[in-house]
Amino acid sequence: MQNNAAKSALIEAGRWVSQKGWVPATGGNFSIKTETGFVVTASGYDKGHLASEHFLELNQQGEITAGSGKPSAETALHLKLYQLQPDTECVLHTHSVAATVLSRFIKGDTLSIQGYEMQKSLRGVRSHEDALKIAIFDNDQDIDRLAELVAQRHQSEPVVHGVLIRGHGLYAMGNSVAETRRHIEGLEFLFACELERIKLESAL
Ligand SMILES: CSCCC(=O)C(=O)COP(=O)(O)O
Ligand SMILES: [Zn+2]
Repeated sequence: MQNNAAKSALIEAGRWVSQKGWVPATGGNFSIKTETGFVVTASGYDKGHLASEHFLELNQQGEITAGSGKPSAETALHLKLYQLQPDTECVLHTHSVAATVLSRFIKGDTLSIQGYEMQKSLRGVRSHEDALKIAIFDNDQDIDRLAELVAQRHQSEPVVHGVLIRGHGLYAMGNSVAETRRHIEGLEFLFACELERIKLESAL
């Protein structure tokens, strides 16, 4: 995608995720692959009110080629997801309540979801009977180290739709902006269902 089109698509995606309540305060960050690298949101802004000056252009090595301010503090994770899955065109990171709480509640390194028709909103999922597995990583302020853990895990369990960062949020990816948005929406629905199910079952 061309740089200006990428920024417009991310401004629109930001409005949408903000309206959903999935990027409170200055949480979240977004990127889209371009012909020369990728465009990423600048750090520290409200992602529901982005303008074209709130983006930086980076090359395929993650070096800044245009734009002012600081790129997202989590840029290294975006870069890593593009490197791991070359068909990824867009990465959207959100901080929803459901993703934040569920990733803390699950103590292991995987969220396993089964039994929901909405699993089929995710690329390649054909049945509610499939076990959908989303990798969970402990939060880390060292994003390079976190990105390296994601890369290691990808060798045995390829990251397809996204990953959860514990107590932090969701990184969703897709082969277009539309697919990444669909993956966020589908995953958020599933996270909310799982939280409700856990609460109901613990009340019994
Ligand atoms: C209060 S948000 C804390 C940082 C974070 O997790 C995030 O997603 C936003 O960071 P950025 O540098 O991309 O604005
Ligand atoms: Zn974040």
